[in-house]
Amino acid sequence: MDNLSQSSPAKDIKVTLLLMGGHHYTISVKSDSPLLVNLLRTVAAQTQSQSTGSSKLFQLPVNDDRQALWFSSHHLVGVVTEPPIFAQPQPQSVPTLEQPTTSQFVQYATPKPPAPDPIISSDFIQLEQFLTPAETNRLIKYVLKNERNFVPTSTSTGEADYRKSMVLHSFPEFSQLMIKRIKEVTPEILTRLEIPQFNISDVECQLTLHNDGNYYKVHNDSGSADTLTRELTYVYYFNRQPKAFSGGELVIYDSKVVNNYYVAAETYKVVEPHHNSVVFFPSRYMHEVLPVSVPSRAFMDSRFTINGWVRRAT
Ligand SMILES: O=C(O)CCC(=O)C(=O)O
Ligand SMILES: [Fe+2]
Repeated sequence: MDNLSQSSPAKDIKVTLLLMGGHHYTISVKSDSPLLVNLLRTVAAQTQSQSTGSSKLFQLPVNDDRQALWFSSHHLVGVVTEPPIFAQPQPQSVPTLEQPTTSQFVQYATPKPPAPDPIISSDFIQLEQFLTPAETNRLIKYVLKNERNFVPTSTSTGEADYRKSMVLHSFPEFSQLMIKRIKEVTPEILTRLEIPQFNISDVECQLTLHNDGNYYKVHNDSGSADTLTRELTYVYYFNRQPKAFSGGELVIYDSKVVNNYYVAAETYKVVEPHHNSVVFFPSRYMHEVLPVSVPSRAFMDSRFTINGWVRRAT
């Protein structure tokens, strides 16, 4: 309303005040008078859903100054101006009707910004020193001996360039140990993650390595028909000492529900792949493995994991 389309110098404007109850009074004001602006603002404010409830008092001389008209801004229904005056939309306003024409009153409404989808924070638990030092040393020796049995990984969708890593599917001695330990801690992990307890049907287990430039883009672990009963993902990290890679952080995204689906929010948590630690999180969370840098490119310098999923009995 600050931008009245009027010409200068100031002209006389005949303003007919339309008041509640059908009363009307005509006054003459200068086109640059604060009163005119106030009257027009009062009428315009009533068209805005967030207009304040406070009222103003107008006191105006009418009938050739023989009378005084007092009225509350709440009772001003409209004004008729002669010659016509039209308001420009304010920069942040969007007309809800067509653009103004000289014969039309126009309503302006400030659009409400869309409410952002609520963010559901992702929780995870990381336990340090999960295996004994003796177990970890044996594991590293075992892996060294089995280098030639690692094969490239794939994804359930078969999408190229989604994942780059190697996997060892059979390592009975250590998979049995890991599954036993995971089963032991699962009830407590579920409690801490506030996931209702469930009967376990199976604990899956694989041994994976990420060497130089390897990664795993954003995915969840329970999004296909044959992975639907995965409730809890675990990832046990180990590497030779001293650590000879960098990067490879696990990023766990917070969630939001869009069209009834869980999708990744823009916010996330970062898990450092600490040697001899294990991380647990719900398998439906979106997560990714950031690219790993292994300057030596040596097999033994890779980022190693034993990871898998705790499945719920149906
Ligand atoms: O290696 C990790 O940190 C996570 C691996 C992962 O997301 C998976 O194998 O599904
Ligand atoms: Fe995963």
